[in-house]
Amino acid sequence: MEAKKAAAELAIDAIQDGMIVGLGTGSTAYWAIQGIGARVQNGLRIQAVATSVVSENLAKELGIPLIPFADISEIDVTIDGADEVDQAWHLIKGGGGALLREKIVAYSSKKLIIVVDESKIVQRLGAFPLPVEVVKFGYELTVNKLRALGCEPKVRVSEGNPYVTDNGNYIVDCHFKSISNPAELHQAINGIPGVVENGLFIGMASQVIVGYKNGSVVRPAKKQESNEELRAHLKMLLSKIKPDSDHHDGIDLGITGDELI
Ligand SMILES: O=C(CO)[C@H](O)[C@H](O)COP(=O)(O)O
Repeated sequence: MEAKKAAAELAIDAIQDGMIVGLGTGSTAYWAIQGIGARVQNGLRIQAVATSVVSENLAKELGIPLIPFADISEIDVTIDGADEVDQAWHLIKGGGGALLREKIVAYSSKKLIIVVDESKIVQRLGAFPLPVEVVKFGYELTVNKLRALGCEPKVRVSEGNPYVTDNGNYIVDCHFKSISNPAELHQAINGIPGVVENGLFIGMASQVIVGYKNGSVVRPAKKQESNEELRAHLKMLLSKIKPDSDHHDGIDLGITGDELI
């Protein structure tokens, strides 16, 4: 607990008056929300969006003002936990089942600060089973397609029944053991019909804060990706650029996707 709290307390220093703040989910994000609540009681003026019903309820209890998504276009800073963080700051998230809302909020955040204890730092992602949110319809077929990607998939269970997310979907925990290419796997999983989103957060973290049992904290440096990793990452990003008739090249990189890949 000390480690998670210490990381969360350092992270909330990034929050300033006037900001829109994203509230993460989980036991580490809990400490960040508590800290934000204390600062709000002392006069900090912010508005927040939450990544789960649990975090939203906690924010309400603490008097943190919430703002509807319809009233914002961006979030200044989001503070959230993670289940694994690799040296390039790619993440596995979703241990608490909130990965879809967390990714939606993270994707629109100017800054995503990840707060973890030291147990979450890994050389390679995958020892923690990768959570994948799937729709209920035909989920047995979706599970088969996930298995074909080389994992042992298990539908998450809560009190004897499939666990249901805040969005009304199931979670499949995919035991890959070791993920050699997170960006490629991210693309492959999200290409399966029935998958809503997966818990790989590739290149989304702006800062990682690691807490230790004795209350000390470190901000590890981000490791440069290898060329192969970088290519896979670019390929994943390019797949998100949808060319349209008015802006034929989507984003003008000055080069084509094929040249990069
Ligand atoms: O992704 C998450 C919830 O969906 C959490 O951030 C992740 O599971 C880490 O949780 P904790 O801080 O309790 O270890």
